[in-house]
Amino acid sequence: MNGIITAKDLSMHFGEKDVFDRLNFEIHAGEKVSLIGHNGVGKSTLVKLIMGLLTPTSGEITRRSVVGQRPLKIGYVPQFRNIDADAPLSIQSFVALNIGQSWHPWLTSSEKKRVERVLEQTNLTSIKNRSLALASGGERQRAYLAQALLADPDLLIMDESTASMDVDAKQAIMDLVDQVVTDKQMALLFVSHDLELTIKYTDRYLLLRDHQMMTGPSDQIRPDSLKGAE
Ligand SMILES: Nc1ncnc2c1ncn2[C@@H]1O[C@H](COP(=O)(O)OP(=O)(O)OP(=O)(O)O)[C@@H](O)[C@H]1O
Repeated sequence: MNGIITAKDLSMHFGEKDVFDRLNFEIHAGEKVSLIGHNGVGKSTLVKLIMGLLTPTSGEITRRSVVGQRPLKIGYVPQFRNIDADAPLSIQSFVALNIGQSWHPWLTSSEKKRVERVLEQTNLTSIKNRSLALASGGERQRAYLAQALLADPDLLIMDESTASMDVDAKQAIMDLVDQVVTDKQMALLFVSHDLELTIKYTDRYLLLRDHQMMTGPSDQIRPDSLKGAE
């Protein structure tokens, strides 16, 4: 009923490579869902389809906002990596890159307030003028999260965003994500190989395996779910 993402008979092939066949699933408004599956099973491909960056080979995927007639807004937090270490930007300027200004290159006072609000939400206010290059891994992931939240998304996609972070930093960023998505009644799609985190922070899993999709309550994920079946 309140599906913001609906896949109907969704298939994706790359040439001879059959990634998945006739997937049917929904993500509902405000739902916390994980996307799991072993390496190379098609999680990133599915995320690109959800975001409208790829066209399916057959079937369809629809994005629908439950708020009026406007398009669904999706926020995306990428995998942690160090390649931004040289970006000559403060944390605040980096976050503001996603403001989507109109014709003018400066921020209006309401845009500045929006930036300040997400910096506050992600506990970055006290270090907003620090260079992104000097930020720790956890701080940099919070800056990506803040950037994604700036668009006030209906669906937040965390795409292996906690991979290669240490245990405390993973928990800290996920506690923050959990708080924000609950407060804002945002849907969460948490793509991860970390079953402990998916059980703790999501209610339902979507498991890609053998070109198919399975789903169920997160606390019923089986420990062997991520093993390759091919
Ligand atoms: N543009 C492309 N052209 C051809 N093959 C592709 C393309 N993109 C992905 N693939 C293949 O599709 C399959 C699924 O890849 P995908 O990156 O979606 O998997 P994944 O589950 O996200 O993997 P990982 O967990 O390792 O990130 C892989 O075999 C990959 O090599």
